[in-house]
Amino acid sequence: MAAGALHRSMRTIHLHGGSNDSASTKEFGNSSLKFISKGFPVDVKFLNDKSRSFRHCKMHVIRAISSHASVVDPILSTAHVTTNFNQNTSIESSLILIRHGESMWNEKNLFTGSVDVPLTKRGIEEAIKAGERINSIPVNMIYTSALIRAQMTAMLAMTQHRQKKIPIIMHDESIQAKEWSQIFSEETIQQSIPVITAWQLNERMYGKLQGLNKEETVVKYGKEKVHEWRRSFDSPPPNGESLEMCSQRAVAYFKENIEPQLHNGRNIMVAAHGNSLRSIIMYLEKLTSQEVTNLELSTGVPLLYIYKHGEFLKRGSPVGPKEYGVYAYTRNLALYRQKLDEMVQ
Ligand SMILES: O=C(O)[C@@H](CO)OP(=O)(O)O
Repeated sequence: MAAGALHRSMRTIHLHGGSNDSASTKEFGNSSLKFISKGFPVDVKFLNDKSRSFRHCKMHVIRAISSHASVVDPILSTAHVTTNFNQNTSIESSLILIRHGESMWNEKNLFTGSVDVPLTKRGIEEAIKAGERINSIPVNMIYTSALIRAQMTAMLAMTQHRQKKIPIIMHDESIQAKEWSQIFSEETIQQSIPVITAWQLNERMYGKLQGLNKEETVVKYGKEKVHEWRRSFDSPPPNGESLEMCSQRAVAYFKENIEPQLHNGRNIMVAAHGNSLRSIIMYLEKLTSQEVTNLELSTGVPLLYIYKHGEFLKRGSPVGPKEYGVYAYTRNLALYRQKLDEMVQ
């Protein structure tokens, strides 16, 4: 692999801090600080806000640093990275969405929702196949739900990626978990892809339907009622979440956490669930609450979007004989694939 092909990009963090605070002046200088953290250059800028304490600022610096341990793909080497949404209009990044492969409860036709069920053998094969389909599309960060079926799918898919980086789950659940999962080799960090797990991307909570057989539920409550529970936008199943409720947490998470990364030129894979992804797709494609009722997602089929100029352009699914078309869509994707070709030569 051509090591020189890998470049890092600068991350700028704007922090509020009191300029009269002697500790901030002493430790961080006047208003900005540049340093390398986990192989990732970080530019910390202090904004003059006396209402925040130095300790508060320091906490933010540490949090900002520790949540970003990856390097940037060749495709990003020319990208200017910033957290300011008003800049960066020329950056293009990829977003891959994958619904998990078949789970053991999909196989049994049971309502699953928030129940944490693993993949079947077929689901494992679907995840590997999904990985083959996207193996030349850049991935800098991975987001999955907190559920094992989505995490298995992401991990299995990444075993097929030609970039050969190792996906590593970030453990932020406690200070100890964070400390104990640190990596101390710069080179190893460079060969890693951070995997962020978030409950907000979980499947909708199916309430009292969880564990029930879908066919038997139709017999008991009628086809129409069950269809309404499963596909309507705003009718929740008994004690469960409607798609609208699921969308409130999943789309909010996407906007707050994933979209800024795309805006900064990071290529993202999201492995999640039928309904959490339906709600995200509804947002990306500006679907109405009526249109989303017809949206069905197959297990293990990756969908590709290009993020550019603050817009999401659907590129379909990189499946089968039309795969070449995916790369024809953008020059950057073709260049990335070319770099991967050169790395193996
Ligand atoms: O059971 C579930 O959790 C979901 C996804 O499998 O089912 P549905 O197709 O009804 O949204």
